[in-house]
Amino acid sequence: MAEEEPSVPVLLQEKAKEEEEERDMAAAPSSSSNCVKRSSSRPQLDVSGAAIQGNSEDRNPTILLPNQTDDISHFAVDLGGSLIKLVYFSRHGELPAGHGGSVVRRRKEMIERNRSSPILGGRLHFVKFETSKLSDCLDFIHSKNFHRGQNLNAWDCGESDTRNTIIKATGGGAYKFADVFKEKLGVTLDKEDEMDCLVAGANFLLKAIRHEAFTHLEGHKEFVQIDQIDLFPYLLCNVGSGVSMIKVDGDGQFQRVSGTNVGGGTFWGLGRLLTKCKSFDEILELSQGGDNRSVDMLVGDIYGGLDYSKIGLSASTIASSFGKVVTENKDLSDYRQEDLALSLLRMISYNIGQIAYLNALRYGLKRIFFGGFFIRGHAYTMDTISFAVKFWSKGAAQAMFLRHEGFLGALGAFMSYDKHGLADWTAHQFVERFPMGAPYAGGKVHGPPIRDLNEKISWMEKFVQKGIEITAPVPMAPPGTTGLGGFERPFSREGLLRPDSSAALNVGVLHLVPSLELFPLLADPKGYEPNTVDLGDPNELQYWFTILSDHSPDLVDKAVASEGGTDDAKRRGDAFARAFRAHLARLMEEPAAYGKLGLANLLELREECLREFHFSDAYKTIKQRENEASLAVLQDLLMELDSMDEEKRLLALIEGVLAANIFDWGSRACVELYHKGTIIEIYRMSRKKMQRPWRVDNFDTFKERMLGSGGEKPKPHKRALLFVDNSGADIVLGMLPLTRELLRRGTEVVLVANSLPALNDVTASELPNIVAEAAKHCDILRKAAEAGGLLVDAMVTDREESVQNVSSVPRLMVVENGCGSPCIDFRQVSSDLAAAANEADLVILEGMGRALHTNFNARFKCEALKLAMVKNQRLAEKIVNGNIYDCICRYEPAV
Ligand SMILES: Nc1ncnc2c1ncn2[C@@H]1O[C@H](COP(=O)(O)OP(=O)(O)OP(=O)(O)O)[C@@H](O)[C@H]1O
Ligand SMILES: CC(C)(CO)[C@@H](O)C(=O)NCCC(=O)O
Ligand SMILES: [Mn+2]
Repeated sequence: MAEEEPSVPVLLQEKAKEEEEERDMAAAPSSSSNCVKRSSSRPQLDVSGAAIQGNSEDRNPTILLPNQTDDISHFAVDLGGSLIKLVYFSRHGELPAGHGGSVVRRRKEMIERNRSSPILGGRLHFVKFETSKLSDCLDFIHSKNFHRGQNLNAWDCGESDTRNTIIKATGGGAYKFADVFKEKLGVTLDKEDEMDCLVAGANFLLKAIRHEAFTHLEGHKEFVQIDQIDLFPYLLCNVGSGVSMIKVDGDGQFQRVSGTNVGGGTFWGLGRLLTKCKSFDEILELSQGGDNRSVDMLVGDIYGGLDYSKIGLSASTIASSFGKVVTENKDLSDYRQEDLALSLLRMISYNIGQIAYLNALRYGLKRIFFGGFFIRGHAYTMDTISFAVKFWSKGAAQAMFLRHEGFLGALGAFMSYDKHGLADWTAHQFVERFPMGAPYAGGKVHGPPIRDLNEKISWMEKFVQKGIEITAPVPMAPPGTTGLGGFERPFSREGLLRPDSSAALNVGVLHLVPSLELFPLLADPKGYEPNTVDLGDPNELQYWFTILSDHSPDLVDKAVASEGGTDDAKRRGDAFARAFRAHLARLMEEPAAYGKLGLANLLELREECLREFHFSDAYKTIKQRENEASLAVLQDLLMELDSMDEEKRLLALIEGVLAANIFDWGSRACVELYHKGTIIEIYRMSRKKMQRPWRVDNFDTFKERMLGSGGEKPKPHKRALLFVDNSGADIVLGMLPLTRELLRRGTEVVLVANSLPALNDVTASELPNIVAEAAKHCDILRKAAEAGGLLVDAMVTDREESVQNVSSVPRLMVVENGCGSPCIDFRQVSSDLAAAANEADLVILEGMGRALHTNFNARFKCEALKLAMVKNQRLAEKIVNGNIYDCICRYEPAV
C-alpha cells in the first residue's frame, strides 16, 4: 500500500492508517458538556448511526458512517519516473455541538461565514508509492473511493459517476499511464504541465507555510522566513530521477533554464548495482557509516600527501570521485559497501550543487531552492549541496531546502483545480501538528478508510508494548554528522539512523483552519515573535526539557484521574507519557526537527499529545473544585472592594489579579505550594505578599490613564479584550472583579479564553457558566452579561429588563482565542477574536504563558496591560532579572 512516507502537508501529511486512527481517536467520547466548536482541533469523527456495510461475518467489514462529514474532497497525482506522489484533501464540516450562550451563537455565525468560502477547513494528506508499484497506488485510490469523485461539493468537477471523474495529474506518467487509469479506475487524467506544477507548488509552500525553507550547512539547520515581496527571482532545482532547473520570476512566470540527467535516479540506480541495498533509504543509511577515502582519489593521493595550495586545494580534497578504484586492482567485493554508498552520494550531490550554482550565476540568482525526493531530508546530501553552492559562489549564493521537498509537483497539480482558492491561503491558517501516529509505533498502512474500529486503536497498545523503542518522527540523520560536504573528507559516524527512519520526514500534519487570522492589533506583524525564550540555546532547551519531564508524572496522574482512573485511562496515560518523552528526546537531539522551536511550541505540543491520547481535559476536576471554592467567597470580596475609594480599589483589583495568578498547575513550585493549604489560604498568603514596587511596575501610569490626575476624568476605554488565564481564583477572584470595574466605568469587556483546554486554563466554553454563577452575586456582571448575550436563559426569563438595558449597559462577552495552548501566538487567532479586536482600545494579557513566555515584548496598536506573577525562577532571572513570585504590571500606551 502507500509507501512508508508520512505525508507532507499543505494541510496534512500523513499516512492512510494514521488518518484512520486519528478519526478513530476523535471518536472518543467528549466529556465537555458545554462544547464550543474548536477551530484548531482536528475533526471529530461522528460515529452516530454507524453500521456495518455488507456481510457482518467479514473479518474487516467496512463501517459506514452516515453522519461523518469529514469527507474527501479532492486529490491530485504526480506520476514521476521513480515515485508517484498523491495529494488528497479531507474536508471537515464543523457543526456546533452543545450549547453555551453567545459563544456558540457567534461560533455558528462564524461557521456560516465560512460556508460562503469554498471549504471549511481540513487537511491535505500526502502519500507516495514507487512508480514500479503502480498497482498499489491504484488499489489505494480504489480503496479510498477517490475514483468515484464522491463528495466533491464546492469543488465538484464530475458526477458521482466513475466515467466522468477527472483527476489532475502531472509528471510523465500522466501521459504514460493515462490508459491504465482509465481502464482500471475509469477515471480520466487531466494533464497539467510538470514544470507549471513544480513552480506552483514551490511558490505556494514558500508563501503560505511558515518555516518551509531552511538552510543546511555543516550540520546546522536554520529556518528562513522569506518576505513575499522579496521572493523572486529564484532558481528552483528539482532533484527527482532527473534534475530540472527552473528560473522562477513570479507566479506562473518561469523558464526551465537547465537540467541534468545525473540525478536521483542515477544515484539510486548505481547504488543498487554497487551495494546490496534493497531500498533508497537503506543506502542512505548505509552511507552514514562510510569513509570515502578508500574509493575517492584525493589531492593528497596525487601530490604525495601534500596540498596543492597554489590553487587552494588541500591534500584531503577529493580530486576524483571513485578515482582511487582505478589505481587499485580490486574487485567490487573488496570495497566496503558503506564507502561506495558515501562516495556515490557525495559525487551526485556535489555535482548537482555545482550545476545549480552555475545556472544561478548565469542568471544572477542569489537563492536556489532544492526540491525532489532525492534530497530526502538527508543531512549529508543537503550539506554537500550547500557546500558546493557556497564554495563556488564564494558565499554569494545560498542553497535552501524545502520541508515538503518531494511533493511540489503533486501540490501544484492539486492547486490547479479551479475554485478552491488554495493559493489565497496564508500562513495564519495553517496549524502543523506532529501526532504520534501508528507508523511510528510500528503500525502498518492499510487501504480502506474505516474498517474495524477496534483495530484502529490497537496502535495505542503498541505504544505501551514497544516501551522505550517509541520514537518521534525522525529525519534521516541528526545534525553535525556530516562533516564538510564538499572538498574535504566527510567524517563518518556509524549507527546514527533509527531503524524506523524510512517512515519519517521532518514534517508534521498541516491542518488548514480557514477561521484563523492575524490579530489585527499587532503593531508590527512582520517583526512579531511570540516566544521570549528561544530554545535554540542548548542550555535553555535542557532546562525546559527537564522541567517538562519532571512535571510529566504529575500530569499523567491528573490526566488518568480526569478519565475516572480506569484501566483504559491508565494505559493511555502510560502511552501519553512515552509518546511525550519521545517527542522531547527527539527535540533534544534536533531542536529544529519540527520547525523553529520556542517554549510555546513545546507547551502546545504537550497539550496536543494529551489530546492525541484522548485526554480531553486533564484538569477538569481541579478546575471545577477551584471554581466552586472561589465563587463561594466572591461576594465577600466584591463587598470589600466596594467599600474602598476608586484609587484604592483599582490597586486592590490589580493586586488581586496578580495574587490569584498564583494558581497555575503548570508551575512545579506552585503545585508544591498547593499541598500546604486551601485555595483561599494560599490566595490570602499571596495577597499579603503583594509588595510594591513590583518587579515591573507601571501601575501608576495605568492608574493615571484610568482615573486621571488633577481632577480631570479621562475618557473610559471603549472596549477591553481580557486574555484570561487560569480557572478558579484566577478568573473568579482576579479577572472577574477587574472586568466588573471596567464595566462599571462603561467599558465593554470581551473575555478571551482558550478554545481547547490547556493545563488548568479556563476555556471559552466554561466561561458562560462561571460568569452566570458570579452574576448571581453581582448586578453589574449580570446586566452586562445579559446585554452581551452571555446569559441566554436569563434573557428568556427576564426579557423585559434586558431589552430595556441593552443600549445603556456595556456588554460583557466571551470569545474563544482559537488555540489550545497555555501561550498565545497572535499570528493565529480565531476570526471571532480578530473581529472583536476591531473596536478594542485596551488589551489585557494575563498570566505567565500569554504575557511572559509569549508576548512580553509584543507591541500593540492599542493600549496594553500585561499582568502576571512569575512562577519560575529561571524565567524570572532571564526576563525581568528578578525572582520567583515577582509580579509584573507592564502598561504600554498604543504604538
Ligand atoms: N522510496 C524511494 N524509492 C525510490 N527512490 C527514492 C525513494 N525515496 C527517495 N528516492 C529518490 O528520489 C528520486 C525520485 O524523486 P522524485 O519523486 O522527486 O522524482 P520523480 O518524479 O520520480 O522523477 P522525475 O521527476 O525525474 O520523473 C529517486 O530517483 C531517488 O533518488
Ligand atoms: C524529464 C524530467 C523533466 C521528468 O521529470 C526530469 O527527469 C528531468 O528534468 N531530467 C533531466 C533531463 C535534462 O535536462 O537533462
Ligand atoms: Mn517528478
